[in-house]
Amino acid sequence: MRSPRAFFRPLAVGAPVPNVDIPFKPSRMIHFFDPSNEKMAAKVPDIAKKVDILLGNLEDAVKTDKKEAARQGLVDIAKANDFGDTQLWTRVNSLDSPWVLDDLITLVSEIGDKLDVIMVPKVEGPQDIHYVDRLLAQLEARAGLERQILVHAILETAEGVANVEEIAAASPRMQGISLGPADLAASRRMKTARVGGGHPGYLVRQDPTGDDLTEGRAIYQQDLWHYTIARMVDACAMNGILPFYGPFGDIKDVVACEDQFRNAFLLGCVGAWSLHPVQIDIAKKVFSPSPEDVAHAKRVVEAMGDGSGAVMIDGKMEDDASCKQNIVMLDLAKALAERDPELAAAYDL
Ligand SMILES: CC(C)(COP(=O)(O)OP(=O)(O)OC[C@H]1O[C@@H](n2cnc3c(N)ncnc32)[C@H](O)[C@@H]1OP(=O)(O)O)[C@@H](O)C(=O)NCCC(=O)NCCSC(=O)C[C@](C)(O)C(=O)O
Ligand SMILES: [Mg+2]
Repeated sequence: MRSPRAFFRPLAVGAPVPNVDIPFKPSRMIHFFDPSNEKMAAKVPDIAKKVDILLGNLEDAVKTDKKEAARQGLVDIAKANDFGDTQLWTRVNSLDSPWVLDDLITLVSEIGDKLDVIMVPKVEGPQDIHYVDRLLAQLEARAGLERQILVHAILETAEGVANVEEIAAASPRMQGISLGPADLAASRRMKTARVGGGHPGYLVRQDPTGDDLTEGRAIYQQDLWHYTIARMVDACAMNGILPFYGPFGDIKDVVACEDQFRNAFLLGCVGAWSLHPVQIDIAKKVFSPSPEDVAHAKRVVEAMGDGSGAVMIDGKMEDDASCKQNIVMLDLAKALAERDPELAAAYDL
């Protein structure tokens, strides 16, 4: 653990000074694409206009013999395009893989000025963040970058979950954390083979009303990911960084995807991953507050004046604490309205 005095000092001579606060830009969806897949890559310039974050994926879902093509593809795409306000991220290969060192060296040297965030998979503890932190500082200094590239960790091992608070606090470079439900399920020996989402076997059953144990008992499916997401949200919030739900692998089930994303939104996540174009609009809908919630938030904040005391609005008590809840909603709406003219009109902001 570095001394508090040294925490915000660059880790290499000439590297950019770390930010004290993580900028909160609209981050409703992290759209994954494989830069070695020509069909997908061709769609990127158009998709970039619709998403908050575009992520060139180099890790899982990219075939072993395509790792180098994916890395080079991302370099070419970043050099050939200006994505404007849309953030450009990458997910590099895991730290124990034969590709990650070249991923980091190539990407920072070639397109470091265009990359906002590097996502690091299978982070197990603060030591993984420290390794990447120092290496990035050296590469940033060598590339003459003026702005620090941030780091995002994926929570996808039991050890990572056990250390999530230390991971979130490991460096001022930490931007956020995503849930990685597939690797995490394998690491924990959970018995779901799905990529995120619920499972029909994970349920609570209503008590029997008579002797018949089988008939007339409602079942309520439970959320397998509730504990992990809630713990990740707390770890992120206490360190001023941003939590994200990860992937939802059942691309066809757009209804359950929306439900899972909404659970994460309500618990405090700022966005989720979109693996397929069909999931972009789902994330946009879910992670943008409804115009009704924004209108209500405005009424409460206005009625509360300096934010103290208690008032009645539509039969409900509002006070200092509920005013803060509504400010959270309103601040998000304002940030999204700046990016999205349709939302600005819907929110009347
Ligand atoms: C699911 C797949 C195979 C279905 O791909 P498809 O081609 O079968 O689907 P489609 O419906 O036929 O596609 C329609 C069109 O959209 C294109 N397309 C399709 N997807 C995209 C995309 N993302 N971005 C841009 N374009 C896309 C596709 O190329 C096609 O173009 P066409 O009309 O010209 O033929 C495909 O969508 C895909 O490969 N998506 C990305 C998968 C990915 O990145 N997985 C890794 C993240 S999840 C993960 O790693 C787990 C985690 C966190 O680590 C852990 O829990 O442990
Ligand atoms: Mg994974």
